[in-house]
Amino acid sequence: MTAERINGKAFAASLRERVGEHAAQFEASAGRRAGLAVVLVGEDPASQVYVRSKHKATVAAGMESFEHRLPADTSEEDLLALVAQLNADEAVDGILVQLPLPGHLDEQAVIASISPDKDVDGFHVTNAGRLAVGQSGFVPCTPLGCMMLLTERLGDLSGLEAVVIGRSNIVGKPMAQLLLDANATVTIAHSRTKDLPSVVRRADIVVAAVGRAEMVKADWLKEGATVIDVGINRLPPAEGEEKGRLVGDVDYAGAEGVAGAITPVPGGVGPMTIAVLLRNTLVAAYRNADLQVPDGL
Ligand SMILES: Nc1nc(=O)c2c([nH]1)NC[C@@H]1CN(c3ccc(C(=O)N[C@@H](CCC(=O)O)C(=O)O)cc3)C=[N+]21
Repeated sequence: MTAERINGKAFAASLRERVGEHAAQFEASAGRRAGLAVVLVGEDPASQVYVRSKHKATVAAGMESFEHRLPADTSEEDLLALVAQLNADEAVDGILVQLPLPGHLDEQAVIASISPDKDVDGFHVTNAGRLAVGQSGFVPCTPLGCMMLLTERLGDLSGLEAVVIGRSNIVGKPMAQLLLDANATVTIAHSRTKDLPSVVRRADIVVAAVGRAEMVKADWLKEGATVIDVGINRLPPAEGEEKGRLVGDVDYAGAEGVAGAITPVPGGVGPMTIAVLLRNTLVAAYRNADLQVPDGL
């Protein structure tokens, strides 16, 4: 059996298009465009690439993009002052501070300073708490994007066995909560889990978010499982390559022979993250303007 390839890139493109249509309606009703502010501290090349693609996608969806690039030695005081200014700016609906921050800056303190109503990453404790107790807030983009791919493929997830590998605050934990809300039976596995292969083998749904290249092997999977690969790892360059290949946390070539469906890397979950960021920003804009968030957004 060859697994169906879940085309996250195409799904993300259609989500961005839908967001774009709603963004135009928002502009017509509110008399202004929805706005996203992205703050990048330092010159990390990977972060620069991400910030660039967020900017392009934001503009393409008919929203305002405010980019703030600060030097690597920016003080926490200056960064907090910028966030305070963005919190107060009515043209800014969403604020994203690109992570990781340089080591001298306290990420938790910076996230805590973002207004929860502009926290389109869903990283603020207030939004984590809202998700935990089932109140509406902002859900982190990557797990929400994974849920969209899962429900599109599987429909109702009730009673399915889901195993999330990884317990981070930005992917593993919120992913588990979303699956639980969708009535799946959820296991969170991690580096101390005993006999991880046999835990994964019972899963109808596997979400791999550990950050270890090709760790999940074909013989860990139940026949027909749906596999969502959140990992983005760059392998060391092979002979004749300038840069190493990008691979996920799942051994795709092997898993393809066992899984029912699987997301590729690149072209799977990654593009969904940015599309959901735009979606969350537009939801923030509707709420901040006291307008009804449209159905289906
Ligand atoms: N405050 C904050 N929010 C984030 O959401 C956030 C962040 N910080 N820091 C870094 C991570 C990473 N991230 C990705 C977004 C898109 C792709 C993506 O589109 N990847 C493509 C291309 C990959 C490539 O070619 O490099 C793909 O998988 O097909 C990947 C990773 C958002 N992050």
